[in-house]
Amino acid sequence: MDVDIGSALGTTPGLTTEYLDRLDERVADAHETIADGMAAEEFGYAALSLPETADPDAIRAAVSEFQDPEAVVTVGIGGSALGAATLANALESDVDAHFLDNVDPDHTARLLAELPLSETVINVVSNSGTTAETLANFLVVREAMDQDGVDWTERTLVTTGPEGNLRRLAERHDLPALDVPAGVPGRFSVLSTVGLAVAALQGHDVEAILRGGADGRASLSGSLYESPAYAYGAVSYALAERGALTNVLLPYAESLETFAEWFAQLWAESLGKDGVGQTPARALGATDQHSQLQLYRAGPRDKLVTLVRPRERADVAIPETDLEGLSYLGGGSLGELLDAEFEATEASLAAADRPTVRVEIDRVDERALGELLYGMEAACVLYGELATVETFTQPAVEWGKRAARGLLGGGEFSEADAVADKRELVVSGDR
Ligand SMILES: O=P(O)(O)OC[C@H]1O[C@](O)(CO)[C@@H](O)[C@@H]1O
Repeated sequence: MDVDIGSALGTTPGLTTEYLDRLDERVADAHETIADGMAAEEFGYAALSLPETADPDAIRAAVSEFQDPEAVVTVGIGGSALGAATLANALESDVDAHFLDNVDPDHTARLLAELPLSETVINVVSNSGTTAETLANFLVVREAMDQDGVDWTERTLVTTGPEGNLRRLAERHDLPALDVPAGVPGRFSVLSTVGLAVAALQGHDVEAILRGGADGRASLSGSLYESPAYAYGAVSYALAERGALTNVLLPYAESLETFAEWFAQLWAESLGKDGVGQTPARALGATDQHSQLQLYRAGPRDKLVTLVRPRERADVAIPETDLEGLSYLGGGSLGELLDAEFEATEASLAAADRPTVRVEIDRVDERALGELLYGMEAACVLYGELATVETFTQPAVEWGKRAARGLLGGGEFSEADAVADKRELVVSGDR
């Protein structure tokens, strides 16, 4: 993974090398804290040791219980689904991966109607074992299998913490079960059982993903000038301090679209604390050049645009054409056009004095994805150290959970009472 921070220098907002040199002293101190936390397997920091501590043999043993599935449906939400989805949507496989990470009845019903349930693995993932959406979806999928005459206990893999409903379910029904690694928040768990079980079921090289993570681990050092991850974390932080309160994650590869979704949880849930943070915006190149780029280039000077691309990609030739004015396209390729647009967008933002950072990986394969995911996790941890926030907790999401649970009769929660206080001013289209 390479990170080019040159296009964040001298822009508005922007940085100078003199400032970065001074910031690098704080990066060195932060790295010491991070390294100590990793060595002590401290909560959160433990995630950055996963390339060494993850156990691919345990993952492969658990998925070996399922012979040649046609599909795997992951029932989980947030970090319990997005890492696996990032890998599944980036890599090709004959085993279809589906994700129930929401409780939209229409989506769930449609998916269950099309799944070959007798050839599908239910990959139910929840660290806490209490997440309402995950358990509700699991009960629905299990019922669908029952109604289809499929023994769900033969089709279910559980990944969960040491306690809770899913752990008890696995024990009661002797289900194959994987452990969520201790001290690893969900959004940092992709390089573990949580993110890698689907990859193993799909036949991907789990060791190569972990080797990529190890590449990222090896590049961590006491200087942003030696570590792509720290360069990215430090520059993102510094630009946020100067008003770039939105970070547009703009991958130029459809296979990395879900990566942007994974990044959004990682960045928002880790760094949105105590009134500060940098809002991740998900976009896709070249598509969003024909929509959101107008705002990025001519709107408020409150954004960093992170351009991500693989240097190598499969390509498709563009046939020669005599169409008026389009002959320049003929004989080229879609990849050449996409790369030209990537560079043109970068230059377009620079010409408008807007900061961008370029993140490049060799290609979208297991090792490069492992390094990219690890690198963004390390970047996030560094940013959190520099911003002095609690990177690894997410107290603000609990309020809504309690309100919803109270509304459903799951207990007495004052938050549910507050729902009744909603101010109404309805403008109706009904006549
Ligand atoms: O794995 P669990 O405990 O079901 O949590 C799922 C997701 O919900 C959160 O805890 C937020 O509610 C995320 O941090 C986590 O990734």
